[in-house]
Amino acid sequence: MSAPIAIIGTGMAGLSAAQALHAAGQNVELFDKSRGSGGRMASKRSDAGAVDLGAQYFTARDRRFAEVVQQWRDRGWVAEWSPSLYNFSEGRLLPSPDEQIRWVGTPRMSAITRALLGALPVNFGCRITEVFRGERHWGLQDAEGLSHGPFSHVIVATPPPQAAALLAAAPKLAGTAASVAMEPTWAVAFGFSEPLDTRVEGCFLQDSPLEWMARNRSKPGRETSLDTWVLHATSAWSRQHLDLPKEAVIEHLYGAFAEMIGCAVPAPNFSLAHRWLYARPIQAHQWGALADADLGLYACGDWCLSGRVEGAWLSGQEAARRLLEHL
Ligand SMILES: Cc1cc2nc3c(=O)[nH]c(=O)nc-3n(C[C@H](O)[C@H](O)[C@H](O)COP(=O)(O)OP(=O)(O)OC[C@H]3O[C@@H](n4cnc5c(N)ncnc54)[C@H](O)[C@@H]3O)c2cc1C
Ligand SMILES: NC(=O)C1=CN([C@@H]2O[C@H](COP(=O)(O)OP(=O)(O)OC[C@H]3O[C@@H](n4cnc5c(N)ncnc54)[C@H](O)[C@@H]3O)[C@@H](O)[C@H]2O)CC=C1
Repeated sequence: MSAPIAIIGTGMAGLSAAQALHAAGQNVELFDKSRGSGGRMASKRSDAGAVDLGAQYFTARDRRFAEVVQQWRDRGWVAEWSPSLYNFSEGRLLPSPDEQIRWVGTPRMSAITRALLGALPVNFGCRITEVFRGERHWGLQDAEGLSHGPFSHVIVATPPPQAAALLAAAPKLAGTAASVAMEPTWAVAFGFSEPLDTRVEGCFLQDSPLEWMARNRSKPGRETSLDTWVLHATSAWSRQHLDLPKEAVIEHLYGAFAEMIGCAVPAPNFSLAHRWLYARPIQAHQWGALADADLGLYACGDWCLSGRVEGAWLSGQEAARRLLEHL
């Protein structure tokens, strides 16, 4: 039996690649520094149930992705979310309905990657620090000093700063990954025991420290014990306040929220903050995936395409396609 293919990262891109390779009869082994899959599609378990702190929903504009999302829907992994949408601009909060179809994982965003992972072999809590070439195969070194391998190929499916370091054996790929600048996002969640007296379920904001807010429990299948809200600060605000303590971030963004939501906002029964350091690429690219087929080293992720869930999935497919065509 040939050595398996290592995939570093169990976000949407890594799992998309894993699925495509598995379907083509290849053995894969996955690694992630986190305790679970999902990456930026993670949902945080909290006193208020699970809240989607990263990706809020996704759209499917590419035909291939739209088809696969229909399959996920048929399996109960995703459902359509049709929030009562608003827009906040120049100090005015106004309804902003549209026809866009928006998808969410059920009962939480991370349910999708968990389902995609299925029974594939995975090492969680395993931060890979080096990808090294042996005589015939690849090996991985983790932060505990343990080696993993041998592997026939390696797919790096992490955000670009981590990818650049892991791709050192292929300087051209490493350089491309290093050229991608990422923007941060501060996310906060609040839970209220009494539902807020508002019709807003999702809101895009301009001229505010916030760029997005959502009523988490308006999404299908969510626990409803508390009225939970997720707020995302703009990239600019997040960059300016990158090192602010979490309590101060919560206080600032609570103030911005209470000012614009247009109803009484009591002190929350629950709050948390999370800093996404590498939330999104400053600009989109059209690379699909990065490949050094002769070496057997590949990279994929949202940053190779649109910087969205759809881009991550497409990029994972592209990495797998290029690898398979070179076998
Ligand atoms: C706040 C926020 C809101 C967003 N909102 C939306 C939205 O509404 N709609 C949308 O379409 N997209 C949204 N996005 C973007 C979307 O979440 C991403 O495009 C997508 O999830 C990226 O997937 P990925 O697999 O490329 O990377 P990631 O999800 O980042 O996965 C990379 C994985 O690699 C792991 N990893 C990193 N380094 C190592 C290492 N050294 N060793 C082992 N494992 C490692 C990480 O733990 C992670 O699990 C949002 C993102 C953020 C942060
Ligand atoms: N905070 C972060 O780190 C990230 C946030 N991301 C957001 O994820 C969303 C995903 O994008 P798509 O899939 O294209 O989704 P989409 O088509 O719903 O939104 C795209 C953009 O269009 C605008 N928009 C869409 N609908 C409305 C509306 N009804 N009223 C007012 N404005 C509207 C809004 O500015 C939004 O950002 C976007 O909002 C991104 O900004 C993507 C990646 C990272």
